[in-house]
Amino acid sequence: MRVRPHAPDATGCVLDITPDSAGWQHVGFKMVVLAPGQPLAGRDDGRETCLVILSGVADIVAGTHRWTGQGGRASVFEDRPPAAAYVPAGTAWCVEAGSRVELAICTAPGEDGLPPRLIDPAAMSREVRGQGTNQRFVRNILPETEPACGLLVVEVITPGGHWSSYPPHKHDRDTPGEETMLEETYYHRLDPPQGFAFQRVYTDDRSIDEAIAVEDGDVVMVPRGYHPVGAPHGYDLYYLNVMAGPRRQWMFRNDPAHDWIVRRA
Ligand SMILES: O=C(O)C[C@@H](O)[C@H](O)C(=O)CO
Repeated sequence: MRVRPHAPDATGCVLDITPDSAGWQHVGFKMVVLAPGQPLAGRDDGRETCLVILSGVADIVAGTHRWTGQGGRASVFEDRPPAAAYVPAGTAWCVEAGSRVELAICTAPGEDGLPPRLIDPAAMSREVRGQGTNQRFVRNILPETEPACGLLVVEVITPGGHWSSYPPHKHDRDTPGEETMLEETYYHRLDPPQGFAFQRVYTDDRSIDEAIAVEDGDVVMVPRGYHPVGAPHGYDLYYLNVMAGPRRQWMFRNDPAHDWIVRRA
């Protein structure tokens, strides 16, 4: 359920999670670190892509579009939204790094139909969720209110000592009006980077019940079940979530054992 980054290959890839490697149907997630001047090109005929410039500056090309000088965050912990672009299935794209670039490539099954578009950082909605040590900061990069076939992409900062995705929630059954079925990846970063955090992934029947120690750059895969996260004192946690499933809607159900926490708040 946890995948650690490997040394960069010739393309700069440090993580490559495909539906086959994850043993699921929808979500793909790849992390690439580009050197200044290095390009990376891609095209996926059956899958749509959301390119997210997590840090650094790059030109993004998609089909006939070119968006120059996008991004600019020094790190994922800088308090500003990332640059991102939506690329429909079957459209060629290229990211050309103007500096060292951390690029997340988020994919899900899709069709060619929507136009490629730059996702304006200024238009990404922000949310502060929870109270006290449950407070966390959310940026909606590609939410269900914005067009795509199946992809949902969001990033979250959990301050040290806080919890997020908490109280534990899940989205693994398609029950109209109550819950949707979405696979999910968590790409974790820590500040400072020697820190660690914990994520538990568990189902009601405990057929999955894992407590996972995560370090900087790890990915946790959530095929189903609840998936709360805790960040220890002193270490802020960033994660990027990619979700997709049969229906493009984020409708979750809290663990009934812990739902009292939000009802009390
Ligand atoms: O609210 C949070 O703490 C973030 C989570 O909702 C996270 O994006 C997730 O678990 C999505 O299913």
